[in-house]
Amino acid sequence: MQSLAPSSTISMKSIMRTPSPVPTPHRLAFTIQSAASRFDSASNTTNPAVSAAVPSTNNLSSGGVGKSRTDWQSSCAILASKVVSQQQNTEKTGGADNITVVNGHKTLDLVPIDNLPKPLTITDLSPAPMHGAQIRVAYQGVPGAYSEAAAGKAYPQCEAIPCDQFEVAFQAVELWIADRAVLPVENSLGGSIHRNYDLLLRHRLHIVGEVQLPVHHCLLALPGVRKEYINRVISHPQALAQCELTLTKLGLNITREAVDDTAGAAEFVAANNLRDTAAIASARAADLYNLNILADGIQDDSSNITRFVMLAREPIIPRTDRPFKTSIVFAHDKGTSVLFKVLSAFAFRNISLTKIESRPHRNRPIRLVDDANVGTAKHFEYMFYVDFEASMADVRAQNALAEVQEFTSFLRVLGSYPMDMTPWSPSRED
Ligand SMILES: O=C(O)C(=O)C[C@]1(C(=O)O)C=C[C@@H](O)C=C1
Repeated sequence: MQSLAPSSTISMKSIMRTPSPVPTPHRLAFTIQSAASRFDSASNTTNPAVSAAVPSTNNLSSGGVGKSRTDWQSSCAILASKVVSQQQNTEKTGGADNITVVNGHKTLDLVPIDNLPKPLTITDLSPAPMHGAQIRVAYQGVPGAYSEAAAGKAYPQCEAIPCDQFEVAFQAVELWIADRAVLPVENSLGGSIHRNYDLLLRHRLHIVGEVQLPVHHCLLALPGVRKEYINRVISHPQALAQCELTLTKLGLNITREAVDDTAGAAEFVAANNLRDTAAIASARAADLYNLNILADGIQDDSSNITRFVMLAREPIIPRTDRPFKTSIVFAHDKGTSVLFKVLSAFAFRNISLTKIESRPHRNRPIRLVDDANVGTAKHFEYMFYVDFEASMADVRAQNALAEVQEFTSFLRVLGSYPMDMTPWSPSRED
């Protein structure tokens, strides 16, 4: 992995001024203008390849899924895999007539010849960027951050692009400044990184993979500084949470301050020559910013692991020849025991769930139920995020989602992607 030097981070302002989407050797910073809206207006057309692929009576293209362009794109991978199997059937039974039946209308007559969908190749399944250059991966933080290490694990030959916020990493991909974003979503000690769950819904990117990274924290200070001199520890809030007990055991029951990322904390201590402040960060951050390691492995549990997801503009085609995971998000507005019904759609098909997370339903956070006798009940409304162990190319998953759609008012597939099957070793990787 090629990493941009610590001093060469870029700001999003400079991106907005850049006329063409070339990688810029700086850290990306936040922009006021919504990249998502720019991207939308630039490409708000229906892909003929996808429209040709959608059976008009398909469950997944009606109701909650398929109402908006977002849902439409999110369903793309499912539909593509369905069409592949439909086309295989067509080949067996012969002729374009069957394709017409699958599509529900004479699509082949309507699609202009230069807009015909390109055949899938093996490169559609590989992480190689379309422009043929080194893959550019946006991450939040500065060099030495765990997210940078995760980018290197996911795409070993990548050019890692530091961004000052998660939002910026999403925008970098949407604006074609990066090919992928790698973002933390949960940690075994600290729990979910809620911000990224919310951003997954607000943006239109697709989850195309996951990596799990053992996180090995060190306590860093300027050379010559001893533990006794320290009266403040700074780091990313997740890192502070992951080391809470150990810090107390080390006698460092002192001020703890949250900053944007672990390596940024190390950089801050070094840049400001802070002799009373320590940072929690990786050993690589100690190297990069010339700090000493005062204590090694200070996470509260040695099996401290963070899960990251890789995001891209297009979904990958789901497969069944290796373990896949699928991530969905849904909401419901009526009915009883909806969560139970949704979860049983997976249980009855022997599909294991690996994660469930709920977040406030931002568009409609509260539902009021008036009863003249007892007053007004105020129910909180949620978005439910579920990860399950099956590929969208697996008919069990397709049927489960068709059933889930019956109980939900909104359903989006965030991605169907290969599971990280790296053998478990809680040793250091930073
Ligand atoms: O600050 C960093 O180094 C990050 O990459 C962020 C982050 C996170 O958001 O959880 C990633 C892994 C660790 O769990 C701690 C911090």
